[in-house]
Amino acid sequence: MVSLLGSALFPLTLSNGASRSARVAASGGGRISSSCFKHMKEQRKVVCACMAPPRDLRRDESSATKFNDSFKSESLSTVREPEDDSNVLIECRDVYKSFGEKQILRGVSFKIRHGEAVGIIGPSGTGKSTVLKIIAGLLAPDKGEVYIRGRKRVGLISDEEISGLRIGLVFQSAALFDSLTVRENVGFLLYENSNMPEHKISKLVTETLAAVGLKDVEDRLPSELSGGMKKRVALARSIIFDTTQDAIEPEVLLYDEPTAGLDPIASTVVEDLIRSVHMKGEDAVGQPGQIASYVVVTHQHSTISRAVDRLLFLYEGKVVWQGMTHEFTTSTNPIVQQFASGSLDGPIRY
Ligand SMILES: Nc1ncnc2c1ncn2[C@@H]1O[C@H](COP(=O)(O)OP(=O)(O)OP(=O)(O)O)[C@@H](O)[C@H]1O
Repeated sequence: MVSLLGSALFPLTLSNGASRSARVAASGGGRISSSCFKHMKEQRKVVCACMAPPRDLRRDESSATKFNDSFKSESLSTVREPEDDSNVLIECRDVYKSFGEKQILRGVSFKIRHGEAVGIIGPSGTGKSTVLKIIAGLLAPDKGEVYIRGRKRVGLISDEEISGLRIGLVFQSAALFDSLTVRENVGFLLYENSNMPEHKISKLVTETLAAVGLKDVEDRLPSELSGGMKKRVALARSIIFDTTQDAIEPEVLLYDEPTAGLDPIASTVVEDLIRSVHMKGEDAVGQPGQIASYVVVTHQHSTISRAVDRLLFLYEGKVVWQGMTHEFTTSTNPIVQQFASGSLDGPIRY
C-alpha cells in the first residue's frame, strides 16, 4: 500500500497501447490542470492507503449520538457520551493546527461513528476543509490525535501500513483528468493498483456509474459532461473498489462542499446521491450503498437539511456546538442562531 504512494501514477497500460500516464503527461498542453492532478494524487493516496477489516461492520446498526445544545464549547466536555465506542470509525481528539502564525484549529474534538451522516458547518475560513484533510491524513495536526478505528494515526496517511478504513475525499471541483475518458477516470485506481483484468474493471465501472445514475457515458471526456454529471463521475470514482478482494473495509467518504455552485435542483440531485451511496440508502439500481459513514463540509442549507443527520459547528478553532440537524434551527446558542439566520448582529464578526 505504502509503496503505491511513492510510485505515483506510472505506468498504466491502456488497451490502445498508450499509457494513461503518458496521456496525462501529454495533456500538459492545457487539458489537465496541475491542481486537478494534485487533487487526484491526494485523493488517490487517501483511498489507497488502507487495508481490509471485516465486511460485516457495514451491517452494524448505529445511531447518531445526540448532544445537548450548549452555550459554551467548554460545556461539551461535560456531556456524557455512550460508553461503547466500538463503532467509532474516526476520532479527532484535541486537534490543533496552525499555518504560519495563523492558528486555525485550537482543540477540535469529535467522533464519527459507523453509519453516521455528519455535516461540518461554520463561518468561512474557520478550518472546515482543514479538518477534512486532517481526518483524511493529508495534513498532520500540530498537536492532538486522530484515531482511525481506535488506532492512533502516526504522521500522514502515506506513512501508514494499515488503517483499517478506506477514506475517500470528494473535492468541490470534480477534479477529473480532462484527458482521460469517464471509464479511465472512474477505474483509475483499479487499472493502476489492482490485478483485475481490464474487461472486469470496465464492467465494474459501468455498474458503478449506473449506481450514481449515469448510463452510456463511459467513452466521453469530462469536457462533454455537465457540472452535475462530473460530480457524479467523481463520486463513482470515490466509491469504486476492488471486488476481488476477500474482505472489504468500510469506507468513509469526506465531501468538501459537494453542492457549491450548483443550482437548487442540481444540489438536490447531489444531496440525494450522497444519501443513496450510504449504507442506509439505496443506489440508482436499488442496491444498498457501500459507504459506512460520511462527513460533508457545506454552507448550503439544503445540503444540511437533506444530506446529513448530525452537525458539528466549527468556530474559532473549536467545535462550539453539536447536535442533530433538526435541532440546528431551534438552537438557543447565539452563535448558531446568528449563523442559521444569516444575521449581521451577533457574536460572529466578519
Ligand atoms: N496549506 C495552507 N497554507 C496556509 N494557509 C492555509 C492552508 N490551508 C488553509 N489555510 C488557511 O487556513 C484557514 C482555514 O482554511 P479552510 O479552507 O480550512 O477553511 P474553511 O472553513 O473550509 O473555509 P471556507 O468555508 O471558506 O471554504 C484559511 O484562512 C486558509 O487561508
